Formats: sequence, structure tokens, C-alpha cells
Amino acid sequence: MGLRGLAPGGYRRRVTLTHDPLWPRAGSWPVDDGGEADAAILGVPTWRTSLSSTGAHATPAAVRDALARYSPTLLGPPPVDLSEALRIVDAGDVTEPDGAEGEASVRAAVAGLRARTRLVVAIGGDNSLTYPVAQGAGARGLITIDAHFDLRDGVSNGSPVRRLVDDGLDPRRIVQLGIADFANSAAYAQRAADLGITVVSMDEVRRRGADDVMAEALEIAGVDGDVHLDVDVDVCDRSVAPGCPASVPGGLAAWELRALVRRAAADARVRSADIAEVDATADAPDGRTVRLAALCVLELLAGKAVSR
Ligand SMILES: N=CN[C@@H](CCC(=O)O)C(=O)O
Repeated sequence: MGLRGLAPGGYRRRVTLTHDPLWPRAGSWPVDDGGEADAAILGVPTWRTSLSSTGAHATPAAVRDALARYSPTLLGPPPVDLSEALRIVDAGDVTEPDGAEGEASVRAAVAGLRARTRLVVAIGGDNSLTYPVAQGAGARGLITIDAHFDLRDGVSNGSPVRRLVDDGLDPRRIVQLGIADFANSAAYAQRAADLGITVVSMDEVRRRGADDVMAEALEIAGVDGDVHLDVDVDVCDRSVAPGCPASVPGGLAAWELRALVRRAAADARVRSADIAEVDATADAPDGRTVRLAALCVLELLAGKAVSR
């Protein structure tokens, strides 16, 4: 495992940030020292099996940079500084996470972190990372926030949910939030139904709201123990997530995704999460998808901070 290596052809920092001693910045958390922590950040730059061509392997570095655009402050009242309320560590990247060997490295890295933290945050990478991350975390339930079922055959960013089921995850403990029309096929919708997966469409998420659908999802996914949260940013509208190859016009708003993520992380059963599908090398015009991914990292941490 290497620390903070930029992937080949990867993202390079483009902004210089001003310094104000009264305005702390998020990110730059200490390197993991092997001790106990509330949360650990781990880069998992998967990309080789993506169905759409992607530069998602550049994204962990880009998200770390983007975190510095934001403060670590929840306004309260009283205000909470995430970096003070939580012990957050950066465990670097799994440098070659694809393929059987790579997935074994991811599983081992996540399992090690899971044993001594309340939350492992895996920054992808394409959505194939969900499979080894959830397994390494020993998850007994899965919530996806994703426009897609990810139940395809084979090994790709479109198959992690099917692979987890094949390996023994009980499909009755899987809840999929944000599944979208015109982004899936009838065959995979039928597969989800046959397996007994709980599917909540994008329209229903909107109609019922983040708190309601996430509370129900946690009750279903959390019956047997810990829950893994898969945050596929392509559930968001293409205007806010242009860096996701498969985001569609009409997707969720950024605030809806952020509310879902914070609500999930506030539940003690959510012990691991991944943020997937953002391609930092194709994030025109202004890097907004990477920024949203960075805010999802902060929302995960916020959930754990408010639930202390
Ligand atoms: N999680 C994403 N799943 C999409 C991937 C599509 C793509 O890469 O183009 C899917 O299965 O359709």
C-alpha cells in the first residue's frame, strides 16, 4: 500500500488556497499510525473493469485536495469541529486494487482498519470497489445510493451487488435507494425482485425524503449486524455530477445525496462506506463532482460526530 501516490495520468492540484487562522480547513488528517481511531480514510482507485472508460483511479488524490476547500465545521449550535470531535486518520491508498490480488489487498486493508475504527471511508475508484470493501468490513447488510442495480454478470463496476450476493450476502439485507428509469434493464429489475432486494426508486426517494427512506433502509439492512453504505455519486443529476460517466439528467440534487449520507452515517450499524464512480479527469467544467465527493466524505464524518 502506498501513501497518496497520484495514479498514472492523474489529477493535479489546480488551486491555491488562502490561509486564515480563524478558518480551519478540512482534510490533511494525520497518517494512520495503527492505533484506534473514529474514522479512517482509504483510497481505493479501482478503474480497470469499468464499463465506461474512466479515470476514476485519479479520484482519491483529487478528493483529498478538494477537502481543503471546505472547513471541518458543523455550525450547530454549538459548532463542532470534526477534526477535534473525531480522531480521523488517513490510511493512504491501496495502489493496485483491481483483479483478484488487488481485491484481496483491499479486503485485508479494510478488515485491519475496521477492527480499530468506527467507520472506514473508502474513496474510489469505480463502483467495483464495493465488493472487496464490503467484504473486508464484514458487512451483513448493504445500502446502495445508486441509480443502478449493479447486478450484472461478470466483474465490472456494474456487478458488485451480484457478486456480494453470490458470495453469501443475504439479499433480504440489501436496500437500493435511487434506482432510476432509463438507466437499467427489465432483466436486472427482475433479478432484484427475484432475489428479494428492497428497491426504492429515485422518484420515491424524492417523494418520501432522505430521513424517511434511510430510516427504513437501516431497519431492513441492519437486522443481522453491520451495514456497508455504497455511495455511487452517479445517482445525482448530471448537472451536479458531470464527472460520473453514467449520471443522468433528472438525478438527485446534491443536497439530497448529502442528507442521505449523513443520516446513514449517524447510525452505529454503518461501519463502512465507499464513494464511487467519480472520474476526476473528466470533471469539466469546474471539478464539481469531486467537490461533491469530498462533501460526502465530510457528511459521513458528520454523521458519526453527531451520533457520539
Ligand atoms: N454503478 C454503476 N453501474 C453502471 C455502470 C455504467 C457505466 O460504467 O457506464 C451500470 O451498471 O450500468
